[in-house]
Amino acid sequence: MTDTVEEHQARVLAAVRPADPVDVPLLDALGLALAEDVHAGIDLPGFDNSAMDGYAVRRADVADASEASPVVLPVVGQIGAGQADVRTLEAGAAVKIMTGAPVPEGADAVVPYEWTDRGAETVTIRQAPKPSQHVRPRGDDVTTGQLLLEAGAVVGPRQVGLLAQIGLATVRARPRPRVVVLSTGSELREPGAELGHDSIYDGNSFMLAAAVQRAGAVPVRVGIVGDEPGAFLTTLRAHLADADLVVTSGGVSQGDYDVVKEALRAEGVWFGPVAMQPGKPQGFGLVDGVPVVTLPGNPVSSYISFEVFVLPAIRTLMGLAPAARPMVTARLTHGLTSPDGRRQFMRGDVGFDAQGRFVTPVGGPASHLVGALAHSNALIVVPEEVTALGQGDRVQVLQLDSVF
Ligand SMILES: Nc1nc2c(c(=O)[nH]1)N[C@H]1C(S)=C(S)[C@@H](COP(=O)(O)OP(=O)(O)OC[C@H]3O[C@@H](n4cnc5c(N)ncnc54)[C@H](O)[C@@H]3O)O[C@H]1N2
Ligand code: MOO
Repeated sequence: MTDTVEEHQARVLAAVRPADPVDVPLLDALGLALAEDVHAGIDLPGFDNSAMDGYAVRRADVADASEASPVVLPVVGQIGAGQADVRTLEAGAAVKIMTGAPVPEGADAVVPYEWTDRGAETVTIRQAPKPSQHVRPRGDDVTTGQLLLEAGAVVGPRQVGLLAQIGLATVRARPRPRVVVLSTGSELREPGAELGHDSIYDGNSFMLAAAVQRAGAVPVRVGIVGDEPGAFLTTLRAHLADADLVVTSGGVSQGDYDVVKEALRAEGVWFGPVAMQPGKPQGFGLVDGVPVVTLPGNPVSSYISFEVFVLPAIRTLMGLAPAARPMVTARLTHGLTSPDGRRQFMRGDVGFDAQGRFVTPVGGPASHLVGALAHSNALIVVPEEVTALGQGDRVQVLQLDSVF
């Protein structure tokens, strides 16, 4: 029995739910979903303040100032940022004020330096400000109690800025899940180590750990486990306690040494084919209550399976919506063929020209082509029943590096 992509996605997503909220220091919250509404605890600005370096005045005193008949006022002091000793301005006087500093009681306009002689003892004012000109009123931007960000909103740099500005050191957010990444195969070697005639470097666990991190989660790269089911289970169990999700690569097809399948079948993990290419052999189940997604070993299959099944699981754990990357439409620059009955995720390179978004197929459909994978920025999604597409056809694509 072959499952559809949606059936397997649903199997994985049914087993995960958003993690309980925690208090997160502001900068660590970048990319996280807020777990509760944020209301302003203070006004922004917090007090009437000057938008210019200049002189705070009572407007009535300078209403008639002009080049032809300037007004001269005594300067009674200076109000710097964080140094606001002059709290009240009497009639018939001016006080120097810097941008952002509190406008004193009584003053109702600021005259910028450029309209004056910049005097220290007295100031000559050659232009009259309009009422309230260059005064930024308290609460102009944000008022106390105002709903600023809703639960579920993703914290980005601009939101971090706002949260800090209202004085929050931490926010209540869904934490980053810890995702354990394990690659299986007795042929695998660590990058940097010596290669034998029959060994290859372990690209997958690095690729998957990087994808976990890019998704906003915390990767725990365990690395290589050989094709021995006992050793695999021991290693897996050693890491379950502090894992929210486990991702394995390799050992799930029809071989004589398919270690993941052998080890986890007895644990009740589901294994079977999914109607997609690459990524046909898949598996998923709970081991000691922890969701384990078992991806095929071919590197391109592993990457695409991560994108289709693991990324939505991570995003669900993080409370991020939508769970799966939205598809966009693009114009195909070259024809391609696709197997009947399987959804193909063909690698592509998306660009823009005068006619809009286009996509060029990159490399062939085979799932060992890591060189081409690294030169792609998109997946062209060819539906199960479509076996050929021509130049100029509209296709659905997943833009792999887009933020959503
Ligand atoms: N008789 C059949 N054979 C295969 C079938 C099938 O249906 N019948 N399916 C093929 C498909 S499709 C895939 S995909 C692979 C999946 O195999 P496994 O998940 O068991 O993966 P392995 O056999 O361990 O490895 C496959 C391939 O990928 C290389 N690999 C594995 N791990 C890594 C790694 N960490 N870094 C880089 N490369 C890795 C490995 O050396 C193999 O070349 O099965 C097909 N066979
Ligand atoms: O389906 Mo396998 O995952 O193509 O190479």
